[in-house]
Amino acid sequence: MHLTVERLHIALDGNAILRDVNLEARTGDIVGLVGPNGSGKSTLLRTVYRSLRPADGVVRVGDDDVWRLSARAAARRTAAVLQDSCGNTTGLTVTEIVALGRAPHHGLLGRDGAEDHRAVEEAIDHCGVRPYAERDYASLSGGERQRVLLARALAQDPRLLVLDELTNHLDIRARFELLELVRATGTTTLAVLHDLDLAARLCDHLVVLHEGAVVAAGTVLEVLTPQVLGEVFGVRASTRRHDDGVIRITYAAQPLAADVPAPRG
Ligand SMILES: Nc1ncnc2c1ncn2[C@@H]1O[C@H](COP(=O)(O)OP(=O)(O)OP(=O)(O)O)[C@@H](O)[C@H]1O
Repeated sequence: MHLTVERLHIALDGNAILRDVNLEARTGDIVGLVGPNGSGKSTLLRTVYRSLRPADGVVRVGDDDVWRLSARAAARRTAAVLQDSCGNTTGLTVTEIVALGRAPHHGLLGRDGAEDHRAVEEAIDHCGVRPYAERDYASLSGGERQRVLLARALAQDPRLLVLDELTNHLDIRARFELLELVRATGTTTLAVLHDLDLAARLCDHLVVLHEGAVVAAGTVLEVLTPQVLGEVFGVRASTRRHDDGVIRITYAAQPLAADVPAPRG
């Protein structure tokens, strides 16, 4: 399903955090939300997965304003993987954690049916967590846990995936693997990523937030221009598609500093 964010305003404790934010992810697209620390990325995600009601503006998943849906109906559409987001997992196995993703689909009796079982097994296989499916979640490494949290989100059978720094703390191979798993789902995805190289590899489109406002949006090459990299991220860098088809960013040895003019040539 497509995601549309229109004219979003958020103020917290009297401070404007998001100002007139507009954003779109077409069905099946992976949209990366990037920006410096404190630019409002997580706040924007919170309004999308319905944990923070906006002061003004609309978040639509499909044709419906998520803030007009019930929490349960919204959770059947949108699954989020957040940083350190598993809650109390004491004594739960990996399979039990993944099965938690089915909660929005349960009826009043809250029992698992055949459809729940199928979704959990499929998510376990898709994310490659079968080898430790019966282990205590608490015994897993950070990378293994992230896979399990993604599996829990996929078991939810969402139409929109919301990811906040899914690959934090992971080694480079694990990052690539996890992002490939996301791509292979074909699910519309809004992902906060700090690593711009990963964002360039994974995303169909990027949206750059700076001080609570969208300052650029479009394809990776349209967005990660030397000007945006300099003015928003404070680095001197350029972006281009290499012969192997991968878009890479090349950073100059010296980061930009306001009082140091960029060298000529
Ligand atoms: N409850 C609050 N009251 C006041 N300000 C808040 C509150 N919650 C967040 N903020 C501020 O809103 C701004 C945006 O925070 P947010 O977490 O959305 O940024 P971010 O882009 O996700 O940052 P990071 O990349 O560091 O995770 C920050 O300046 C933060 O301090």
